Amino acid sequence: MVLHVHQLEKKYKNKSVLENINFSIGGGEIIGLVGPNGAGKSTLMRSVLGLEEINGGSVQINNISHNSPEFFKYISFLPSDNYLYMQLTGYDHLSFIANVYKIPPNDIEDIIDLVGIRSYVNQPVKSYSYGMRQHLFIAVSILTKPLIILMDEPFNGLDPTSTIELKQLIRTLHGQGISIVISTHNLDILEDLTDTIWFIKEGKLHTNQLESKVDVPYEIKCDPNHDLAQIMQGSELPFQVNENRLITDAVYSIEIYLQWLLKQNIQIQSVNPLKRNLEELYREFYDV
Ligand SMILES: Nc1ncnc2c1ncn2[C@@H]1O[C@H](COP(=O)(O)OP(=O)(O)OP(=O)(O)O)[C@@H](O)[C@H]1O
Repeated sequence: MVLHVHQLEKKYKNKSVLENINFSIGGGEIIGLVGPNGAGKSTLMRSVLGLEEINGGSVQINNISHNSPEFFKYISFLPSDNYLYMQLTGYDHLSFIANVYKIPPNDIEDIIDLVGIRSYVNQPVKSYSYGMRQHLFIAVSILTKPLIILMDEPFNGLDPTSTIELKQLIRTLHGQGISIVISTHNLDILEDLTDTIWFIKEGKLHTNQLESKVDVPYEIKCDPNHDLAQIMQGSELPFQVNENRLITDAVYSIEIYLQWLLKQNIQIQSVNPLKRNLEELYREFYDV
């Protein structure tokens, strides 16, 4: 366990925004934070970071409270508006942070390569595209080697190239054992990055694990010149048939069905998992 949030409450004046929020984040997780406008995603991130005063509960990383300056050695924040100095270079930003935290220059070089900003790190930030700025900000935020990064709408305003690069960078950071919480309205991107989704609704956090491809039924489209139902009856496997499509039962592995069909010399045209995607889950949860 790395980050532990216990019974967190947040109000603005008398309006309750977050109620009884409890969660733990371990090492190397990617979590998608989802909710409609105004649901409380930014408030949750800011409250965890101590940027907002909370009205109850506790936030700790390895027993260090978010009221302690040491907390910020372990957690970084990528806000939705990143603040960079236009006249300074990317390297200036990194060396400034390195000086504050007494980080050796070699670490700066490692981060430049990890984040992939070598080709422009010595240019002033004013010449950077939005995606380049986003990469620099991530480099700055991981210089202290945090265990967790909270990213508030990191894909906003990115073109497809920068989006692909940022997704790749998030995977790289994840591969380094860093846990990442991503708040975004882009469900396709989240679905690509993780199966762990947190929904916020009426101030409460609901955790969801997207169905993996392993334990879902499959649809197997077969050559239409056979009586599929009759062929499957001999298998003793549970099934449904819709014209030339066979729907498997998630309890049994897809391989068993495929083996049976192949043994009966049935030509298979396609195999698709019937999993609910994140959009369907969202629509169901928020009644859209
Ligand atoms: N400083 C503030 N003072 C008063 N109310 C606030 C403040 N900041 C946020 N709120 C309210 O708290 C609620 C949650 O806002 P928040 O910005 O956390 O939502 P969000 O899920 O991040 O929304 P979005 O997707 O639009 O960014 C909203 O009702 C908002 O109006």
